[in-house]
Amino acid sequence: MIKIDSVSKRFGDFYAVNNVSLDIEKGEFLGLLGPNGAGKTTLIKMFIGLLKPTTGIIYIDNKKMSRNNMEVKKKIGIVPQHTNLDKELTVYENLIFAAKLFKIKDYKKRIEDIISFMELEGYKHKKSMNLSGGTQRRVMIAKALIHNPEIIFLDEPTVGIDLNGRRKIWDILKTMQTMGKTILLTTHYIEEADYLCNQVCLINEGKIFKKSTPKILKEELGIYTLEYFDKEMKTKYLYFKDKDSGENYVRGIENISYTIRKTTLEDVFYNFTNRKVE
Ligand SMILES: Nc1ncnc2c1ncn2[C@@H]1O[C@H](COP(=O)(O)OP(=O)(O)OP(=O)(O)O)[C@@H](O)[C@H]1O
Repeated sequence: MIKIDSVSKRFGDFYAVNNVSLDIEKGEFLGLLGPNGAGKTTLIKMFIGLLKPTTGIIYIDNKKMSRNNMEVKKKIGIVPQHTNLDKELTVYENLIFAAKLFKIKDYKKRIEDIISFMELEGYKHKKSMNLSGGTQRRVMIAKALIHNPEIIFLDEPTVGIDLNGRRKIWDILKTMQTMGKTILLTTHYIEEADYLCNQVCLINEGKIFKKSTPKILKEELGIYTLEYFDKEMKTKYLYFKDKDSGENYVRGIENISYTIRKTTLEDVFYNFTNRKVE
């Protein structure tokens, strides 16, 4: 459904995205997981035609993506990192504006449906500037879905939102996945990628160095992590396929201070990059 072929983006001498190739299947829920500055937003902006790749091509449904390709743009919904709501307008007015942009005929019904789907009934006539961060983000998602797109891009959809608001958004995204949507989100929250995504791309310094399911990524490393202090009191990590193997390893070592716990995507990321995501 989405194919990116040897895509790079250079700002001056600096490659924010460096020779990335990727295939995303229909119905996939893909998480781009990486720390601040990894190149996630730059990649998303190229996906949605906001930035032109320095080299390489992006195809959506076999059509080349570009800023003016309206045929492709109708198929995608975008939830940017920063608010795209008119803060002086109510939720309903924001959605009317979005519906008119896409020339939706029966727009009143569509807005009612989307308000109900996003559980925004209580906020319909409130100005968006008076809503919490989590509710504003739900309105942004409603806006992105107004034309019923097949593909949804979300850039850090839960950043700065409390746990309750985050869970509500997660539920909505899970439901969208069961409706067959193709979803791509960027995140630097390990838990978010692990919980939501059926595929995860690990991205660092503009490069994607791994794409797989969260389960396989952890299994490949070893599903148990032994975390211990070495003689210089530096934290060290070793990975094992089961807990007993970890316990056996530490048995012969005197005075070792350690824990054995389940491996996380953070461990996978750290193992490849020597860098933490969060
Ligand atoms: N317009 C620009 N001009 C110069 N450098 C840029 C520009 N946009 C992004 N960069 C740089 O490219 C790198 C990748 O930025 P990007 O915003 O894609 O990272 P990110 O993974 O989305 O991180 P964050 O979560 O902090 O947004 C960063 O070092 C950033 O400073």
